[in-house]
Amino acid sequence: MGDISDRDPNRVYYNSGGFQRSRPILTGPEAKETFEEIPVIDFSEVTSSATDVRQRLADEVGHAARNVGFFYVKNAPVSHTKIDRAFELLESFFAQPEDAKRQIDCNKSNEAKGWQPQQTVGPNGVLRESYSMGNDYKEPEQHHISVAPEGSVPLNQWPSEDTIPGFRKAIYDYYLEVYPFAKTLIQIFSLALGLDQTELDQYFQQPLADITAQYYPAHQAPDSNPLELLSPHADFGVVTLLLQNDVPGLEVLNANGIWIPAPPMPYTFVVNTGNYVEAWTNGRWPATVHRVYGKLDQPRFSLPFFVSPSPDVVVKPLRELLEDGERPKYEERNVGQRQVKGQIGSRHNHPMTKLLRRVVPQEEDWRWEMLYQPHLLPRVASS
Ligand SMILES: O=C(O)CCC(=O)C(=O)O
Ligand SMILES: [Fe+2]
Repeated sequence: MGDISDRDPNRVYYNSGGFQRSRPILTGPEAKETFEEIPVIDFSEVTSSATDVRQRLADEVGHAARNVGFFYVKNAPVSHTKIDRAFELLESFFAQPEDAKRQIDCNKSNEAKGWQPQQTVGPNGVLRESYSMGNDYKEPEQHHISVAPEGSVPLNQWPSEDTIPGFRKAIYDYYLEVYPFAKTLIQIFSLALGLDQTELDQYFQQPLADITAQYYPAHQAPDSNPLELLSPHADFGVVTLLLQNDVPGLEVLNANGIWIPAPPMPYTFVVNTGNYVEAWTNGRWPATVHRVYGKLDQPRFSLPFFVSPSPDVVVKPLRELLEDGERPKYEERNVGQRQVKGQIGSRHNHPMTKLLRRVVPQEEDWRWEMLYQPHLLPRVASS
């Protein structure tokens, strides 16, 4: 696609599934039928035992997933107090001096969990920071899902209780509520696709899941222009459940190349499906492109929860969803390997990137387990 300066102003450019792509901006008679707002779906009855009630909800979700790829979920079964507390503690975490945050720099975690220092994003060199935690079966809070094999190293990193008291508890209280809700949502997806409610569960025995909270500092200059704070991309997982503080910025790309705002609504999730769902459905449920854009006069915090299948799952168009004679348009992808490639490809200076590239030179040989079980890595004589 070349340099940014080569870009055609009549197109929008973005990253989807690790590939750079672009789409024309269509206006007037050229414009296609597409969405102009993000639908809001009420999930009050998601736990109803009545099949027809759940199917109706699933049909609404399916409609949004096919036509938009994004929808709001209101009245989700996730505690408002826990949401508030998670935001409060994240805010305290990011407010610390840089030295304190460096204690849990993501370079110290083989899976880049912890604090990601301010980084350059997009063409404008804007600053953003993040805190990430996710699967780590060495942590007792996750032992109800699985227990890490002997010889595993920790992946998550936490600020000490003395610096941010209650941080780990607040983040886990939230994680352990949003996690089962995400699994329920995946059952709703199953129904929406015309499958049995539990059909997709087999792919989520030990799903890859993480919270990667973002902090976008306010811009200092009052006369500054709106900026691209997170570059246009589609999420590569199965589903993302995002909460935002009260500062807008998220925008979703429609088929005409027009950015549609997805402003914050209190305690309401912005949910979107990712590249794995696009592949499973052979393109029927697109992974919709989005970005964070604007002029921030207040700091913005977002709290996305990302879910992918278990690392040993191979994603390809599901046979049950293909019409007779329909050809699969997506190649097979091993989830764990894709996860490692994503990490290694985006963090050139991370110690794990350097180690893996040195001892396992062929990308096809990279395995998810190598990140937390160092004994699986081949020993290479040091030169
Ligand atoms: O910060 C946001 O609102 C969006 C975050 C996002 O799209 C992502 O992390 O993939
Ligand atoms: Fe995203």
